[in-house]
Amino acid sequence: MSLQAIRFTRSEPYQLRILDQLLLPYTEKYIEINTTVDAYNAIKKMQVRGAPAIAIVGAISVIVEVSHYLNGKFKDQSFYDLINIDNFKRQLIKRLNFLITSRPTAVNLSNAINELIGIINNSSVQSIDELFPIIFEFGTELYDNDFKNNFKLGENGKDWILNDLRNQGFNGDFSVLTICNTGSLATSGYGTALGVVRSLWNHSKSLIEDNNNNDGDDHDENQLPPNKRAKLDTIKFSRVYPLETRPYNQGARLTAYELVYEKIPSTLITDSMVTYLTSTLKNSSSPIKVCVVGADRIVKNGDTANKIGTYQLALICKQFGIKFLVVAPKTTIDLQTLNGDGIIVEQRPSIELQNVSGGIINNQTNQVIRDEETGFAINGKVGVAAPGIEVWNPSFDITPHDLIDGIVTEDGVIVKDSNGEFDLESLFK
Ligand SMILES: CSC[C@H]1O[C@H](OP(=O)(O)O)[C@H](O)[C@@H]1O
Repeated sequence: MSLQAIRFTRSEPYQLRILDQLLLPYTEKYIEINTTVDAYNAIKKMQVRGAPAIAIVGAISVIVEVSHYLNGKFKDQSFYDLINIDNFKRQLIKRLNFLITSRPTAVNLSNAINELIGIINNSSVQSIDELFPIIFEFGTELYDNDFKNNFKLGENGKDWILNDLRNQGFNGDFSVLTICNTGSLATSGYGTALGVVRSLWNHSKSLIEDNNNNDGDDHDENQLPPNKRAKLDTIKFSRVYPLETRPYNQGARLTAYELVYEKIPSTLITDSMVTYLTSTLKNSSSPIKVCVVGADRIVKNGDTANKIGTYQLALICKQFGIKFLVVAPKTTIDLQTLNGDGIIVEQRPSIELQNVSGGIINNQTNQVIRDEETGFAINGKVGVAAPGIEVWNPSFDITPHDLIDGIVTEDGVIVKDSNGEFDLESLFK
C-alpha cells in the first residue's frame, strides 16, 4: 500500500508521478505528469484531488514541463518561443491561467499559480535557463512547506481538542467524525483534518503505553507529582467515523484506505448515518465529541467551502453540542473574498452521481477480481440512478462561520471573538 499521492524526482531527468486515486483502494498505479496540460486533466478528472495536493501537482508540473522543453523532450515544441524571453513568459502564463480553471473552488491552486505568475512577471531574468531555477524553487518550496505545516496542523488540532475536553470536565474515551479525504492522499503527506486524527491516535498510543508501564505500580494518582499525573490523563481518542462521502466516495475509497493502512481504529458510515450514530453513542463509553473537516476555501469571515455534506455535518454537530473544527493550512485562506456568497462552487458531471465506479467483485468470494498479469483490479461502473432523472451535483457546500468552533492552522487554532467573528487577517500579520 502507498500513501504517497505525489512522487517528484528532484534531479534530472525530473519526473512527476501521481497515484491515480480513481483506481484506489484496489489498485495502486502511478501515472506520469509531463506537462501543465497533463496536470490540468489529472486534476479535472480527480485522479489527484484534495486542495493542497492539486496546488502542489500544478506547481511541480510547471517545473517538469519547462525542463522537458529545455531538453527538447517534446516532439511538438511549438507551444513556446525559445528565443524571446518575454514571449516565453507570456506563453507560459497563458498555460498557467488555463491550469487554474481545472478546479475553481479550491483556492490553494489559484493562490499558488497566481503567486508563481507574479514571480515570473516580476523577474528580470533574460533567459529561460535563468527562469527555470526560480520555477523550481517555488514548486519544491510549496511541496516542502505543505508537509512541514501538516504536522503542525495535526499537533495544533490535537492539543486544542484535548484541552477543550479537559475544560469541559470530560474524562475517558471519545470518538471523532470526519468527511471526505483530508489525509496523505489530499496533501504532500500526513494530511490536514486526518492529520489531526493521526496526532490524536499517536497521543492515545502513548497513553496506552504509559498506562501499561504504570500498571505494575500500586499508585494513588493524587500521590503522583503533577507531571506524572498528566501521564495518566484519561482523555483518549479511541475511534474515528469517516463518512463514505457520496457521490465520489472519497471517504470509503481513500480515507478508509489510509486508516486501514495506519491501523487507526475506525468505522465507515454512510453520510445518512451521522445523526443516528451520534445519538446512539451519546451515553456510550466513547461518545462523539468532535468533528474535523478539511477546506477548499476559507474566506475572510470564516465561511468555508468544503466537500458537499460538510454543512449538514456542522448543523448536526451544533444540535448535539459537538465541536466542529475546520483544519487547513493558511494556503487555503482567501482574504479577498469577504463571505461565502463570493465562493464559486464547482458543479461536477451528472454521471458521477448516476454511476458508481470501483473494482468488480466476484460474487462467490466477495473479493475484487484482478488481472492475472498485472494484479490490477478490474474496474467497472454501475448505474445507480433511473435513466432520465435530472441531477444536481455540486462538489462542495459552504458552511457558515457561525457553525464553526475553530479553524486549525499551522500557526494555531483561531476561534471567534465575543462578537462571534473570526479574525483571519491576524494570521498574516
Ligand atoms: C486537505 S483536502 C481539502 C478538501 O479537498 C477535498 O475535495 P476534493 O476531494 O473534491 O478535491 C475535500 O473537500 C477536502 O476537505
